[in-house]
Amino acid sequence: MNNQKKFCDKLLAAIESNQSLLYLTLDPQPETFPDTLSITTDFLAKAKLAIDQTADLISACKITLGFYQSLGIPGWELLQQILAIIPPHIPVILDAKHCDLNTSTLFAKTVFEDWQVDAVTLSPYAGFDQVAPFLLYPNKTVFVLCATANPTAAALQEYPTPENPLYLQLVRVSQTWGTPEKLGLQVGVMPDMLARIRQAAPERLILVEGDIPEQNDLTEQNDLAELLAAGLSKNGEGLLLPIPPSLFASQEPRLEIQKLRDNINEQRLRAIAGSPTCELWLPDVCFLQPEPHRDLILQLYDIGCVVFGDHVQASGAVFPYYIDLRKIISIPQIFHQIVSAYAEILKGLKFDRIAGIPYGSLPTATGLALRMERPMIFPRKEVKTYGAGKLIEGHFQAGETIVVVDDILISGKSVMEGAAKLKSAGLNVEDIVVLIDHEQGVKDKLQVNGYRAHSVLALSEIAQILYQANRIDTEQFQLLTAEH
Ligand SMILES: O=P(O)(O)OC[C@H]1O[C@H](OP(=O)(O)OP(=O)(O)O)[C@H](O)[C@@H]1O
Ligand SMILES: O=C(O)c1cc(=O)[nH]c(=O)[nH]1
Repeated sequence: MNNQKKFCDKLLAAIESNQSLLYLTLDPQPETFPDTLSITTDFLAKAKLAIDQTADLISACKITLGFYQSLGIPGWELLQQILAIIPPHIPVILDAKHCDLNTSTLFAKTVFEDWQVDAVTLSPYAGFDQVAPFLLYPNKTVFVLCATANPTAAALQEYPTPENPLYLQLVRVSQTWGTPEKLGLQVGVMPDMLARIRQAAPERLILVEGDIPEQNDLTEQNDLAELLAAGLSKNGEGLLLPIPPSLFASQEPRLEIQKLRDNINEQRLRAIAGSPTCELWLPDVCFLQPEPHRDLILQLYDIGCVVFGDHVQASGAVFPYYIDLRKIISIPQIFHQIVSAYAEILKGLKFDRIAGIPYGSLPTATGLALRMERPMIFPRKEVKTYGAGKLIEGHFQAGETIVVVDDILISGKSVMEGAAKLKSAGLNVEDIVVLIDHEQGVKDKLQVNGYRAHSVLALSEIAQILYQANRIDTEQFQLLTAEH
């Protein structure tokens, strides 16, 4: 088995090549074995057949550890044999629902290093400390158990009220534990809960556990279309669904599984067709929280705005990281939060117009101008040698006060050059507002030059939150916080 490849890459490749969100469960369940057969010797042949029948129809295999454990030593041997026959391009999820702090490090080593499975399910009750040892493996993924379909679980899952249930709190907390690539959610076959979990975690992969409906039948209590509508992400992905065991008992299992796969794919296409490509999502950010920017920082990291490795900065200096804020404009919900955060600062300032520093801040300045109903202008980066040949675009009158908006302050050179251009046209510039202050004295430098600088986030705050949320390791934390 190739353990070098990331779970998510392997999974995406299998979804793509087999066009399937289905996974195959390989569990030696005693009740499915007639007394005439020995489970430990005959299950292997059954599993081989199931793999042969489905290898080009599935995107993953799932193995439930408990079934193997209960068989004792022959069960452990069987597990090794099963792991060995799964084709290397199919990712393996070990359904262990592990939940013990003391053994997490050892268990993570066993399953990821010795058994080389690609992902594992965990029960979250012991908190982040229990999950962290699994997240240390860069190519592996964990699925956190959020909600099961077991009726008696409702007393816990829906505590304290069905409107604000524990399982949604669990989703919100586990979102801070790891990136969407590293941490998915495990949910039982329950369309209502699945829909609420999908709404709370539009970015997470959901491993569905239990017997899924085999077809669409609105008269049935369990309708496949309803389940898919509840759980698929906006781009028709984000779900892994088990092949119902009953299909293997049918006359033509392969044909039935193929039909199910194709039916799911039709629903996926419908989900994509029905989703706006640029949906406006109103953020759930409470500015009274002790760490109001935590969600925003984690989302910025998760979309790849913080990258490590030597990078030349706009100033020419070389830092061992780069904050790439150009990505935010393509993700409306994050862009919306960012514009809101700037607006909170701009509300307290006196100005006639908003100026964005090209190019990175032009979309933000545009968003702010529309949100705050204030006119926008911008100083050009380079003056055109044709057309009107203006240094400043947009309408303005000398004597007006301009608030300058930029995305990041590193050396302060870009905002000062922009402000100087505005001033050369008779405008006043007193306030400069940025999303990220790189710190290390740049605000003081601006003050000496006559500007008040305001920022939504500071680099040290970003480093701290990413480190606490286990998004970055100690070395990366030190790189972000060292003097440059
Ligand atoms: O404080 P500084 O050292 O000047 O660095 C920060 C500036 O660098 C980036 O712009 P960049 O020159 O990369 O241009 P772009 O916005 O056109 O991408 C960024 O948008 C800031 O304007
Ligand atoms: O534009 C940016 O986002 C940016 C510019 C720069 O010089 N350094 C950085 O980390 N980000």
